[in-house]
Amino acid sequence: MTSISTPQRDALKCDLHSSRRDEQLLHALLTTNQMAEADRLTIDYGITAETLMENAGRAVATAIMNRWNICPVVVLCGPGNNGGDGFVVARLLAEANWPVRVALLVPLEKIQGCASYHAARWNGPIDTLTTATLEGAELIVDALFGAGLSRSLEGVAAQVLTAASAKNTPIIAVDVPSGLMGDTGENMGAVPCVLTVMFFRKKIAHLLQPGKRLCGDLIVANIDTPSSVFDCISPDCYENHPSLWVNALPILNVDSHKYNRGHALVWGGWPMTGAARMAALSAARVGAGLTSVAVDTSQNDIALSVYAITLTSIMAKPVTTQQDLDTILSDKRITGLLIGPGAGVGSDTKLRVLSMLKSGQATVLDADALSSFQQDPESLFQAINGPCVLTPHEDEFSRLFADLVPTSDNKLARARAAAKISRAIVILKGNDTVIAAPDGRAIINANAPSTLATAGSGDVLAGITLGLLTQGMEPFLASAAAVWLHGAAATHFGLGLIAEDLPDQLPAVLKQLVQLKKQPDT
Ligand SMILES: NC(=O)C1=CN([C@@H]2O[C@H](COP(=O)(O)OP(=O)(O)OC[C@H]3O[C@@H](n4cnc5c(N)ncnc54)[C@H](OP(=O)(O)O)[C@@H]3O)[C@@H](O)[C@H]2O)[C@@H](O)CC1
Ligand SMILES: [K+]
Repeated sequence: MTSISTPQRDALKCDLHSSRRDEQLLHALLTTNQMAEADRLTIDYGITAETLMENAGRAVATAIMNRWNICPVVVLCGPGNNGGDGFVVARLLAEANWPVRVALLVPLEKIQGCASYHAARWNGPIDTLTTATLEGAELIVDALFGAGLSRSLEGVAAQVLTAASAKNTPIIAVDVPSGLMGDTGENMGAVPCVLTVMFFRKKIAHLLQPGKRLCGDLIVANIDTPSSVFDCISPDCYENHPSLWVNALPILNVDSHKYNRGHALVWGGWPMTGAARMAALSAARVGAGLTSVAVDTSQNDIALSVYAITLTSIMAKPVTTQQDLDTILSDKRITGLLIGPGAGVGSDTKLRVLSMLKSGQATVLDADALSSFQQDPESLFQAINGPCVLTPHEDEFSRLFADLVPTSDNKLARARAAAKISRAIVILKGNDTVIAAPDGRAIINANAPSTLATAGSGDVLAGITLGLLTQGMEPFLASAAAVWLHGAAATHFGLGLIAEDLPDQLPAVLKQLVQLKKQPDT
């Protein structure tokens, strides 16, 4: 009987720059500065700025022609290169016989650089931008501001976008909806678009709320930026994708037996038992060799019966005193711990969390385990000295970090700051879940369907995370994988999902991942 040893853990530790690097870089999220640098490097490489803009505008025009039939379009152009892209869109649509009008925010003579080159290639009339510009348009192309947005929208630009939104005319955004800050997802005057076409790679704003909601559908267009720009640009944030962690997924082999697949232990509270049971099932489904529930029998023995009767392959172990828990935790075959789902908020839960952290085993802290430290988060952070994952939703996050992390910061920045402060991996949940590590690595998830907004879905996520940690997977990668599996499981089930359905979807989703893992690295 062997437990997962430290060397095995280390062997599974890998960072994002592994042998799947090219595939991973497809999912890099760039800052506006990195995007500008990519542009500059591409021009050094020999592609002119005018060609890049032509490629960008063509990508938008093509996306429009692919989705809509010929109809009257108005293209709203701003003062910078986003506006330049707009002139290309207008020309290409007009060449394809679309009725196109252009409305410009600033006098034509203010347009400079390659935007002025493309403005000159537009043969049609140019209106001054006003709300009247929108009359008769059945599609609106928003090329007012892109990566260069530096302040809130005001004046005519803001009025026209507001009026366009009120008319419910579909708006197609060039690069980002104008008014959306590319690096933060902060809304400084943008209105919802049906489609956003961006170039080369997504930016953070395309995935973080409220940006994600404002963008509508996303198309990432290839504009011939060479991937060699990544020799000089080092992304530190990615969209969640199996290529980031599939190589680190626990594998089964002929030597696998239940003990070397790890032993997961879930704290089973009373009287709310469903949450811990679903978490335990999820840990087992994702591959923990053994899963046990430490059942709180301090109040009565019914708890043990409830857990034992409703769980079959999962063992229920009675815990009446703190000493009982410490005895269980001293079993070195246990390689992963979870407390929080249905644990109850209070000093008992606090003590149990501290015991778990003291054991040094990989620990997931969820729900009530986090809320129990609201008055004294420092004592939690001080106790975190080993592999640990915190899985707060926004309310739980603010209970722990409100005084430490500015609430005005965007979700990515807040998750990163919290990871640094707590020295744990932080999974900050939502429909734009952020996974952040103390060293600054971060992943934003985008595969979660809205059916996951259902009671108990967080308990399942905590259980999946536990199951992967238990098998020795590196905590940051295990967290990203768990979040992705959770979303994929929900998608696989479809409508009508309740949390109980999620663990049963995991085998099908894991099967696909195992195939991917077998494929040679790209
Ligand atoms: N790979 C790539 O990156 C590629 C990028 N391409 C395209 O380039 C776009 C970026 O272009 P860009 O840098 O010229 O910025 P953009 O947003 O057009 O305008 C900046 C101007 O707006 C002004 N301004 C800012 N905020 C304002 C406000 N609230 N209200 C009023 N004015 C405001 C600002 O003035 P300032 O802040 O300097 O006072 C400045 O004059 C990018 O989004 C993409 O579409 C493609 O062509 C090719 C490949
Ligand atoms: K735009």
